[in-house]
Amino acid sequence: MFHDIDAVLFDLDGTLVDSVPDIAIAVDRLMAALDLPARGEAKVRTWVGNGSENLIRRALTDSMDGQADAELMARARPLYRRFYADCVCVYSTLYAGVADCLQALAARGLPLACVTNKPAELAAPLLTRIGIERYFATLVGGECTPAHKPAPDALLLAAERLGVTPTRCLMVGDSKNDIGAARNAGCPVAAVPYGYNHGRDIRESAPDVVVASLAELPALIA
Ligand SMILES: O=C(O)COP(=O)(O)O
Ligand SMILES: [Mg+2]
Repeated sequence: MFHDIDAVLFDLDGTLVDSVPDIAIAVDRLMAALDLPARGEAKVRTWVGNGSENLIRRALTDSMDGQADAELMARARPLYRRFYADCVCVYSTLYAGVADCLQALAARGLPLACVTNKPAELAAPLLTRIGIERYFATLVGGECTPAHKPAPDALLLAAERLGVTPTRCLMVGDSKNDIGAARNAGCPVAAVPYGYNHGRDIRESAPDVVVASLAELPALIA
């Protein structure tokens, strides 16, 4: 049970929305535009989670840690943004239990924030089109702070915008980046096991709790 919670911070990709089907389409359009082979959804699923810059680099190098050519990266960035903006919510879906969870927390008057490594200019239209934008008092995107999750910066900025103490914010996420950011910011953290954690089991990162569905979360907040 989580006590003394004044706000809840939600990760986006892999926690609220299964967005990889559309991200993979944008990645493969980028690959086609650059005369590179398609990478496919399965690989993209393991590459998402550290922001667009890392995703593009991983796609260009077809690897998790490869070094991409700077000139190729410069060509790829605006193309990827354009391709993803064109299909940000075609095949993406809300995970089961998300709408009920957000509704229940909002009804209790808890302020909610979305804290994602995705650029805000891409996250905002996704939240709107998938129909959950109204639940969030603020959106912190990947470019809003100098360092991405697992750095604490984005969570601290969300808490500041909500006017709450960071240690009284519950972080909810799907990846080790979310757990790390929560630990670095001093926030309690709940995790879902179904998202994008680079192919690893989220339990390895020792969140305070793992919930099979976000529908279970409201009952865990005192
Ligand atoms: O764009 C990404 O890397 C994914 O972002 P998120 O899981 O932090 O929402
Ligand atoms: Mg995520």
